[in-house]
Amino acid sequence: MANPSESDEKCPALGQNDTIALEGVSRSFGDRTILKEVSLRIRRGELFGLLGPSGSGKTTLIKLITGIDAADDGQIRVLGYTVPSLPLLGKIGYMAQSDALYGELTAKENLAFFGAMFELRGVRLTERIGEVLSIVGLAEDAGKLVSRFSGGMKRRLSLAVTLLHQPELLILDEPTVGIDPTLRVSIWASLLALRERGTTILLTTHVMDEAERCDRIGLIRDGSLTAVGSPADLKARTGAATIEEAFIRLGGERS
Ligand SMILES: Nc1ncnc2c1ncn2[C@@H]1O[C@H](COP(=O)(O)OP(=O)(O)OP(=O)(O)O)[C@@H](O)[C@H]1O
Repeated sequence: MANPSESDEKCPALGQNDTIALEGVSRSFGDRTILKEVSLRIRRGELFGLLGPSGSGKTTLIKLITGIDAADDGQIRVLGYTVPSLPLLGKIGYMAQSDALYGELTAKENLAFFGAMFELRGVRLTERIGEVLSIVGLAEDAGKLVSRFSGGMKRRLSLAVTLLHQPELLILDEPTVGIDPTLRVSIWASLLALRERGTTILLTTHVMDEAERCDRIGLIRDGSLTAVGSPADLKARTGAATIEEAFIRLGGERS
């Protein structure tokens, strides 16, 4: 299953019982340190939210976890693999902040294209396309050109793409940006249903009521994790009535 590497010898337990395990992860761009010795464990089946102001390092951290970018220091293990790992990419669904879709293709054609990349074909591919379109509420729009989609529709289609191959781990960078409140509710219902089925979900958000729905939250500020815990735990720790207040008391800012 795992791909043992020399880092396993240094830290045999890292990630053994966790879906994501980070130990002392740092990343700089030029002389700017963006992430400072981040250590974090995300458990199997957990819905984990990274919350932090714009520019605090959330996307950078997510890119390191997927292996798109490489850390300068520290270790990262995901689903038992030392990152970066090619086989790992087939087991995660990653949705970036910007949509990577083909405007000249229909929604269904986009899904067929990405499905083929995950080796889905024939009846199975058709079934999965139908399932994911209905999860994101785009079944009626399957035959429309993506260039005619609104921003929210593109976001939902991007989410559908990440769900196609039924990944064990979903990594979603601001999945609900540009999505209206009604659809946000339905996307959250889908995320919670996926979590119930055992999918681990890591997402970033600026939205406090979304953070409130996560099993645990990591508060990130200036590249450091300032607190990790369940919403109830963080509120109790700070004596705050809301997660926003807890966030501010723990050294965050209004995001
Ligand atoms: N490739 C890069 N080269 C130089 N600086 C970068 C690079 N990628 C990110 N940064 C810088 O790192 C910092 C953190 O960026 P990051 O995108 O991780 O923040 P974020 O918390 O995801 O913000 P937002 O909520 O606005 O998406 C920012 O100051 C950004 O300008």
